[in-house]
Amino acid sequence: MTGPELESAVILCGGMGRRMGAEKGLLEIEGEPFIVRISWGLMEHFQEVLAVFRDEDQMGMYADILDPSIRLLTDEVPGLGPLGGILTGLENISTMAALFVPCDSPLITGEFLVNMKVVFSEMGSSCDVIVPENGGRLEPLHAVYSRSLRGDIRLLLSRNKRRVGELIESVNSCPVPAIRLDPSLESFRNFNRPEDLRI
Ligand SMILES: Nc1nc2c(ncn2[C@@H]2O[C@H](COP(=O)(O)OP(=O)(O)OP(=O)(O)O)[C@@H](O)[C@H]2O)c(=O)[nH]1
Ligand SMILES: [Mg+2]
Repeated sequence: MTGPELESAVILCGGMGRRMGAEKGLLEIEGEPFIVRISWGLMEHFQEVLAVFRDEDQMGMYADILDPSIRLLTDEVPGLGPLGGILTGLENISTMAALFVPCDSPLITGEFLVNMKVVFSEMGSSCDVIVPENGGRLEPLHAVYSRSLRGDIRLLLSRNKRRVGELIESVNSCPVPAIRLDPSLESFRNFNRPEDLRI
């Protein structure tokens, strides 16, 4: 790889899981909690891995199952949705950018992670966000965000604008075909409702 290296990854796990009616990161696939499965891949490919929860109570449910190398954080301002989690992640990474992934996509592949790193090395220096695009739909929770966006995010949140899409539309975002990052598209499978678990 020639350009900048992507060395930080953040798992967003502060959602309420209302539609699922369960703590989604703790749901199991092949006997392993979603978040643990996701974290193995991230630890293999990234120097630092963080996980952002909504509050201390929720964080406590995960503390014993995650590898001690993973930094556990709570939202700086809780209840703002994924954009709030992204802000907390960006405040705490030690590098210039991070890959963010949700804790309800347990099928994220190593190929996807490696390809995001390759794309970042190629175009990271000229993009605020690198976001997969699948059939015209963006995947903003499987995306790379630059630390330089903290001010933009604070401004949006202060105006009560919580859509990650609004951030992506207002900054220099670089879409990348999802199929090129993970030809199986399994990395983007998202478990939101009980019926999604029938796989
Ligand atoms: N840190 C943090 N993560 C969040 C927050 N809201 C959602 N997330 C995470 O963002 C990802 C996408 O969330 P969704 O699936 O859209 O929402 P959810 O809140 O988990 O589930 P619903 O309550 O059913 O909408 C999941 O990994 C969530 O854990 C938040 O306020 N803070
Ligand atoms: Mg979801």
